[in-house]
Amino acid sequence: MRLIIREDYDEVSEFVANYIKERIRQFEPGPERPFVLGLPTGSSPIGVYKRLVELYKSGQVSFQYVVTFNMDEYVGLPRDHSESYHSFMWKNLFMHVDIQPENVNILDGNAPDLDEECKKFEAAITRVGGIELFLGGIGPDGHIAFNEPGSSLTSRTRVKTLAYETIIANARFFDGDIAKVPKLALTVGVATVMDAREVVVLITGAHKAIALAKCIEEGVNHMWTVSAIQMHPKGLIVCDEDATLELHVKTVKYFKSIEHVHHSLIGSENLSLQGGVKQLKNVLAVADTRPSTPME
Ligand SMILES: N[C@@H]1[C@@H](O)[C@H](O)[C@@H](COP(=O)(O)O)O[C@@H]1O
Repeated sequence: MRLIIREDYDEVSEFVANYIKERIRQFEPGPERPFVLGLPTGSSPIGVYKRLVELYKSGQVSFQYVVTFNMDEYVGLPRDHSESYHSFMWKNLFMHVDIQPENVNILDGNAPDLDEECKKFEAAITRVGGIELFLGGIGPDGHIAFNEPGSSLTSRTRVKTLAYETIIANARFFDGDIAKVPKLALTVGVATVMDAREVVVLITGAHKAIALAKCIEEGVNHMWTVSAIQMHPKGLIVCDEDATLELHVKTVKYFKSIEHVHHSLIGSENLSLQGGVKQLKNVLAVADTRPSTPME
């Protein structure tokens, strides 16, 4: 797993948007071979979506052959409600890019048979050959999608009762009124996310610092469902400095050192090899108890 640390939310958004753009471009999607992208909602990805729209408008990326699957949706909230995840996605991304509406997959929280809706969603993912890159955010309790603490790490798309903490956290989107927040949601499972060929998670803000520390410094644990990323062969977390507040200094330096080596190898960001090696030596002095880690 890689941890990329950037100064703030804007830099995190910039990094992740460019990362997704590059992945789509390298994949060279076409009508017979679309790029399948998993997407989240919430405040974390808004900056990424804004930047992706700019990249689209400047001709640097196209969504024409991109198929999307969203992580979750509230149950019982009308589809055109301003806070439905359906509305969120169209408002923040889809209506500004060239995605084909039939390529957008969002769970229907008003389906007559919710279990059937979840099964159909999983089947649709399988039909397109699985998800290439799943982008996610987390709640302060370390949940990914709506996989609240205690969710099975082998869970798949299903109906989920929201944790009280999540209802409180999401009340900000419903006039601060807990009573207006839906209490049930449809969500992809932890395993649905981890089945993607690549998982990228956004973690920003001091209020998510404990979750980040639990996720990367402790074991895989169903109480912090995002920690399942430790088992993923290609996991990437992109966080800001604030989110690192609960990490050991050694952990932060360690992951920064990996990034420096990575840059020195690929020669990007004008990092002089000499400077990188010097910095690396300092960093490795405190991180030498760690096992060597491949770049990803
Ligand atoms: N189901 C969503 C999650 O997918 C999202 O990651 C989380 C964090 O939201 P935010 O990015 O606004 O902190 O909110 C909700 O619970």
